[in-house]
Amino acid sequence: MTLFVNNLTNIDASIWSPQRGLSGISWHVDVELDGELGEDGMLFDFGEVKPWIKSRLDAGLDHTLLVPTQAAGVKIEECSEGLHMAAELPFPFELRAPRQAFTLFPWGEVTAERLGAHLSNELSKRPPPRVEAIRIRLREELADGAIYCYSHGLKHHEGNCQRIAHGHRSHLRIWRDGQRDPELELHWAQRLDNGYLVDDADIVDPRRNDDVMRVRYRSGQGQFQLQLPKEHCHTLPAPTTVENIAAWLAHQIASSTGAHIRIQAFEGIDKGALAESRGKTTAA
Ligand SMILES: Nc1nc2c(c(=O)[nH]1)N=C([C@H](O)[C@H](O)COP(=O)(O)OP(=O)(O)OP(=O)(O)O)CN2
Repeated sequence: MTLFVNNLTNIDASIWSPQRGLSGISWHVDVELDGELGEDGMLFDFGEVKPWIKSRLDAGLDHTLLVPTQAAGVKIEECSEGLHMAAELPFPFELRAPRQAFTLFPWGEVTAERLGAHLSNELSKRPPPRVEAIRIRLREELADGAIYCYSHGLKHHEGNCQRIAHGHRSHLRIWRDGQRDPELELHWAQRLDNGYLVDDADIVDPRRNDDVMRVRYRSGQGQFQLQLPKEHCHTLPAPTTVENIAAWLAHQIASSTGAHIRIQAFEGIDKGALAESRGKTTAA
């Protein structure tokens, strides 16, 4: 017998890609379980499947940086913070963070298909009673308009969002003077795509006049430090929560268009924040 649960949970993380650099991802998790029915006529109670799978994903790769250690230019070594990752392609990148902020794979590339097969294998090693095999499928949310992938870290978060390089794949909706504006949505989604969002309070030596963004903070899980070219970063005047991202976008877009802007910013799948800003009115 096979039991299935579609959209059992989501995974939010970032991937290091030699083509795109640091890229946020959000995946739906679909699950199939094979096995024998018990006397109760069930393979595995739906009410228990969800916490069983979710707790394993949450304790593993969720909110980590997924690193293909065989990719060109990637180096990993131990350091006082935990692990030091350095990469050269497509741009120089360095991350020092506690070990639990990384998931390392001895691969050249991390893809949803490969990761789904890997998770299926891992979870099938110690299955619950009567379950013989577990298959995991990871899939992106269908795009309904503009989408962008970003990475960030929230040093004040008590959970795993404090990790400096995790991310999301998110819709962006913009209303300009009351009307949805798909062109503006696409423009801003492209501008932010594969970017790193920084709280200006976390920038090391902000007056240093070079092309490198250095970000550092200490939070509950330890010391985090990251550096990458400034051209891949967007600086906010506050922690990069989705509430502040929505407010920052509303302010930026209202200032540049002079229009009344309403933003619906998502953080991954199906949740986010709304914010509005009025463009400056010029005196007659
Ligand atoms: N009000 C807010 N709460 C949280 C924010 C935020 O911006 N505003 N951000 C985060 C983290 O960035 C985190 O990445 C969100 O991920 P999520 O998967 O939703 O968090 P959980 O793991 O707690 O939820 P699941 O149900 O396990 O998916 C956190 N909170």
